[in-house]
Amino acid sequence: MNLEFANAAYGVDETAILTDVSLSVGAGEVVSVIGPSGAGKTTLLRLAALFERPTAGTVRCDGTDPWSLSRDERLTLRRRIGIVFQRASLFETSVARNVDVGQRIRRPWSRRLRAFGRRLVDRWLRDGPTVDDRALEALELVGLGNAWDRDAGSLSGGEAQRVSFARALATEPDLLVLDEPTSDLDPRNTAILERAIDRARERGHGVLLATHDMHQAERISDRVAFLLEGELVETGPAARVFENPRDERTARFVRGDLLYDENELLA
Ligand SMILES: Nc1ncnc2c1ncn2[C@@H]1O[C@H](COP(=O)(O)OP(=O)(O)OP(=O)(O)O)[C@@H](O)[C@H]1O
Repeated sequence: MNLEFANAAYGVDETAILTDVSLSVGAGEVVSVIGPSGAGKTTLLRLAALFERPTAGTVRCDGTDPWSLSRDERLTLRRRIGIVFQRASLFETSVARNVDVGQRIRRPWSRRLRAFGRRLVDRWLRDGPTVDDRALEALELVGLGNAWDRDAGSLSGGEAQRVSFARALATEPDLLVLDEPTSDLDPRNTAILERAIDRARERGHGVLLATHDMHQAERISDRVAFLLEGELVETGPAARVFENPRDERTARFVRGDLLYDENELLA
């Protein structure tokens, strides 16, 4: 899927949260969004995941504006996007069922069948088959192939996050939207997830990632976008943005210099 922000903006009431964002993510491409806390990274990702509609400009999927489609057509498009948040939320069942449930929930239930579908999913979470090939493959990719029959409640935070990633991957999404997926993880779990992101890229999934970890952005991204106060200051190949930023604000941010007046921080 080619995701394209074209002069997209987002505001709530009179407050502008994102202004004039133009950015694309193609198949097999990892794009990282960096920027200080409150810059608008999560909001940008919510627009990409079609949770929010831009208040100006467009966010197009393969040239189509999802917000010009019917709700059901938009939901079908959303099923092609896998999402992982900072903290895993897993069902109280086996690891394998937790991964497989992503595919089941994504089946396009008709409106009338949706409530029935939910009951089926609940029953399946309790009594369904214990492992599925695609779920197992996704678990292997995050180094948890042997943990498929473990109870999800017994996992460490890092393992649970890897299961969340496997769940998103098992739906074979065209685009993965990852909001600080490793911010709570230790270096080993972070390295495993980064390798899994790299494999996802090799398989042709597009990845849009928000991260506070500059080293991670440099390591895994094809392109980096620096967001500051809702404005996309600079976008470019990762090596170029980190080694030779064009904008002074990007230079200060990637160097780790404070972007704010110290007096403001102390006020
Ligand atoms: N629904 C909303 N209503 C009002 N303000 C909002 C809303 N959503 C986000 N904001 C504000 O927009 C700004 C950007 O928020 P966002 O969560 O996108 O930033 P972020 O870059 O992801 O931050 P962090 O790195 O701390 O997670 C913040 O000042 C936030 O308070």
